[in-house]
Amino acid sequence: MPTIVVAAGSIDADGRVMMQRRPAGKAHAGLWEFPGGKVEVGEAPSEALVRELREELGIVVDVTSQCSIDFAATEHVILLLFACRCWQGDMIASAADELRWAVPAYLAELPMPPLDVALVQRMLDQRRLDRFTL
Ligand SMILES: Nc1nc2c([nH]c(=O)n2[C@H]2C[C@H](O)[C@@H](COP(=O)(O)OP(=O)(O)OP(=O)(O)O)O2)c(=O)[nH]1
Repeated sequence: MPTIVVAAGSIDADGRVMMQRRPAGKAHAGLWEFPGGKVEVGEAPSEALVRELREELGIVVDVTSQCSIDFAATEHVILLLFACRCWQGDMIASAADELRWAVPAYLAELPMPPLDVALVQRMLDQRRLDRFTL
């Protein structure tokens, strides 16, 4: 059964998206991803995202402020991407090597895991970035 992973495209007032770099020792080390992680047994995906963003970035988000925008999957992982525009607190990396605000048009230039490449490519192809920048 595939692992369900939730991830957030957090968007700031300038329409930039928060990306984090996976640390050494983890799968996809050195690649840039949307902050998030695995959904635990008994959790709703949105609840898992609230927990992961608190653990990984130290921010507090409201379940109702998240909007599911896309997904990508392999036989091992189903990655659910949410847009997140409202949070409380300053983002501090605790699971990542580095955090970076990325302008959407340049997201595709960051080295990413294959599922993220697919998500970002589709956002660009289908002009889904409107959802990020609106
Ligand atoms: N968070 C996140 N994970 C992603 C993305 N793209 C992608 O392929 N993944 C994969 C990498 C991992 O195989 C899996 C998430 O695992 P993880 O190690 O970050 O999960 P976790 O935070 O729950 O950490 P752990 O308890 O397993 O250490 O999903 C993405 O954009 N964000």
